[in-house]
Amino acid sequence: MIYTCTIAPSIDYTVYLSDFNSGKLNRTNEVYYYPGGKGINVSRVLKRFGVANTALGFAGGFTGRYIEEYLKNEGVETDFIETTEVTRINVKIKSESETELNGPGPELTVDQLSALTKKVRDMNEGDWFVLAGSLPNAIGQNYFLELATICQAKNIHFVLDTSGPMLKSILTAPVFLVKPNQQELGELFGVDITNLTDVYHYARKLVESGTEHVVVSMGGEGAMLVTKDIALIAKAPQGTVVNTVGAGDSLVSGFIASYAASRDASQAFRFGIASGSATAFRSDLCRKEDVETLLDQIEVHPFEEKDVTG
Ligand SMILES: Nc1ncnc2c1ncn2[C@@H]1O[C@H](COP(=O)(O)OP(=O)(O)O)[C@@H](O)[C@H]1O
Ligand SMILES: O=P(O)(O)OC[C@H]1O[C@](O)(COP(=O)(O)O)[C@@H](O)[C@@H]1O
Repeated sequence: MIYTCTIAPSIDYTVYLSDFNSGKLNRTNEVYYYPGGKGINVSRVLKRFGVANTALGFAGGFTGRYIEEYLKNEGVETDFIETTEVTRINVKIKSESETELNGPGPELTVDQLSALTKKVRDMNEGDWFVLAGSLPNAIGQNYFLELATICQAKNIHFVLDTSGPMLKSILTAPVFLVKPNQQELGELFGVDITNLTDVYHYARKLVESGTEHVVVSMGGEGAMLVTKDIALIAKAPQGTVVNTVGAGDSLVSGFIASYAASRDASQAFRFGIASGSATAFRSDLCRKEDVETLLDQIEVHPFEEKDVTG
């Protein structure tokens, strides 16, 4: 079974307007209320690929209920731990550029955190645990390290898609897949990454420290996959970008869905990129048929440093 976990879900209040003026009254006429948060996006896309999964995490209040109901209507199983706090609403403004306002995650009690630990302890060998989205610093890195350690002991595929200091600390544990974008990879090492040689160099460092698959996403430029045996690169397909929110999460879903079926990292990487781009080309998340249409356009090549250093 695949479990996703979103510590801080959201409703993504997504509005489109032709001209956004900060500090002025702006009226919108195209609005959407998508359930959001990275693990939830991964769950929704997996379901669209026909892959059964359960969304875990914390949700509460009217927004929490909305998210749960929305997911149930789409056929995604949920097993959220209830919070007294109202789940956040993240604002996504789509105009000439994309502006995002993400709220803070919930404050969680020791009992609520223990309830999540129990769910991870109850998972079976071979299951997947996808911890995705922001991880509040207040919870403390030891908690997430404990979850990672349980996964290691039980041979659960541990997938991590987060950013900030928490990413750094959890990466001391063995991780099956980590998907930073180029900027997040730079932040992890306190550097500004501006070229492919550096992307490869820092992804390689993560592999050397124990991560099995590192996928560095680079928005419209595509992505790079580095493992201990291979380094691959692929460009993103061409298309009209509508909404890139959830593109990274879709890449993660595509990788997992394909890898779980084929055990082939190169194939999974290609399917992941197609999934990310298929989401970027729609308002909501991608559908399987969108991904299949884009697959032919994606060429995966071995990455060699000499390709970029001359
Ligand atoms: N502008 C774009 N054009 C085409 N594909 C895109 C675009 N933006 C994102 N993607 C696809 O989605 C994947 C993840 O996007 P990225 O923006 O790097 O992730 P994140 O949302 O985590 O920052 C990319 O590797 C690419 O395949
Ligand atoms: O937990 P965070 O870092 O605040 O991110 C939450 C936001 O990320 C998203 O999951 C989108 O993530 P990506 O664009 O990176 O795929 C939104 O649905 C949500 O509003």
